[in-house]
Amino acid sequence: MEESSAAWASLNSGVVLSLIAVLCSMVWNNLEGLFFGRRFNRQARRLAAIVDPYLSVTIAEYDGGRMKQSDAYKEVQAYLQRASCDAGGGVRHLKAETAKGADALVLSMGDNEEVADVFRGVTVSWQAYSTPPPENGGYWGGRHGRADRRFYHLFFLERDRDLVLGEYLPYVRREGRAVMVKNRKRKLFTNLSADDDRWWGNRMWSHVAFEHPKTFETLAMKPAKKKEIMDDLDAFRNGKEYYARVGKPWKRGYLLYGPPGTGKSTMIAAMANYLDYDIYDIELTSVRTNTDLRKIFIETTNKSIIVIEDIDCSLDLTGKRKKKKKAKDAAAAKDGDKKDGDPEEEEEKDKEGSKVTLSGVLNFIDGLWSACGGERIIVFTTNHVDKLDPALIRRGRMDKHIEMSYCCFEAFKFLAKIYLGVESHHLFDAVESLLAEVEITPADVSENLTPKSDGGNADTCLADLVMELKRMKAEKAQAGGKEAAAVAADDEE
Ligand SMILES: Nc1ncnc2c1ncn2[C@@H]1O[C@H](COP(=O)(O)OP(=O)(O)OP(=O)(O)O)[C@@H](O)[C@H]1O
Ligand SMILES: [Mg+2]
Repeated sequence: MEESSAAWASLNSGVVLSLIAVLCSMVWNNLEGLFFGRRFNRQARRLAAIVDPYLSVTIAEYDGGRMKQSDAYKEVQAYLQRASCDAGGGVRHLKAETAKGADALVLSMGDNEEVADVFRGVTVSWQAYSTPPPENGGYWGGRHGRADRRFYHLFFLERDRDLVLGEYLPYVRREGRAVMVKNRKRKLFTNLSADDDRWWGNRMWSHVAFEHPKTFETLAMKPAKKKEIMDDLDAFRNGKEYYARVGKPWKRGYLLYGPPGTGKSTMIAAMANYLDYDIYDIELTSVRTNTDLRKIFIETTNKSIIVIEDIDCSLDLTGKRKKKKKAKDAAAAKDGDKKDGDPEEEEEKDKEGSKVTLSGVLNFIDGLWSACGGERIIVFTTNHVDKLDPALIRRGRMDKHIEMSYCCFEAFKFLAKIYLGVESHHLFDAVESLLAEVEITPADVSENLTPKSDGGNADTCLADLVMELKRMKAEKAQAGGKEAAAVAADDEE
């Protein structure tokens, strides 16, 4: 009896142990399913952690203080778009942003949503969340720290550590970058004034979609010069390894100079379209200090053209404001320069406006901070290259100087083909000889080649252009005559 009860007890304990084992494996399988399955929840994760500890990685939106949005964060956000939109993904709240293409939207998971992902048979889980800023705004203090802190949390089991950290995360970043390129809608940014409220939420820039239609195919300039510029841009775009090898930050400066209407701004649009880059158009007079200039630079992204138009007028970059202002006022009085305003008004602006200095701009172009990120082109434009400080435009800062000049016959033929669809015409000879005598901008030629009425055609447009060129020639002769008379009068005295 005792023997049989002992056998019974041992059988029982064996059964109980097996049952416990079966139960444990069932619980674990279910927990694993719950934890990493589509119907994932936080409680299950806690329970699962008892059986097999899970690890987590946090990816913050801002990893270098509050200065620059982390690339990893943006890549994870882009990567998770697909999983978030998957019908079985369990994400109920999505965020939408406009994307490339007329009606397209980019959807990503909303805050506090969770989504599972499978990589080589291993299941991991992502959670998006945000926390309100600290009361005092944290390190940046005051209004600087107003924006919420946003994060992604990645959860995975300890046994998958090597695969997740060594292979999955690099894979997520690569895929995320590919998604970003695919959805990328090019943007034209302008810097917000430091007084603008949005500036403090880490938004130094506001943007619109960049939709300028100008390309190198429709830019009139000597073909050899155009090819040289396009080759230079190609070399830059493909130069990542070269720049790393020679130890230079991956950036290049272009100085575009020439009279108004010769196509400097148009050239920037063509460059951006050719390279498929964004444009950051800096209004230097809205930048208060050199530190602010640095901040707005850091907030620019790779694959971008950073533009400062009319650099000679944006600021006094020589530190000799008074002297230069006098010279500018004199020049304005002489040739009615469009860029100079009322002197008193200008002085007022100087007092309350920007304190950005020449050294601030030099630092911005090639100081230590300029090496943050890469693949950036910096373009300055000016009508008066001779007014710029040599330090600002020396090679190494502005690596390539491009003169945008008056319309030559080659450029005219190009414009006639684009605007009128003609490659030869009996008036071409007259235009050629007149262009050799007068200086007309491509902007003026384009205007004359634009039909003014429904009945306008190549004949009328070319006749208009010839008439305009003749008028300019007569004006020039008259001005020359007056000058000669003045010289003769001086000589007589
Ligand atoms: N080389 C060119 N080829 C084709 N169109 C041109 C060219 N240059 C100027 N244009 C036309 O002339 C207009 C004015 O050109 P743009 O604004 O680029 O001149 P700009 O040199 O930037 O002048 P500013 O110094 O006043 O800023 C544009 O609408 C553009 O279409
Ligand atoms: Mg311009």
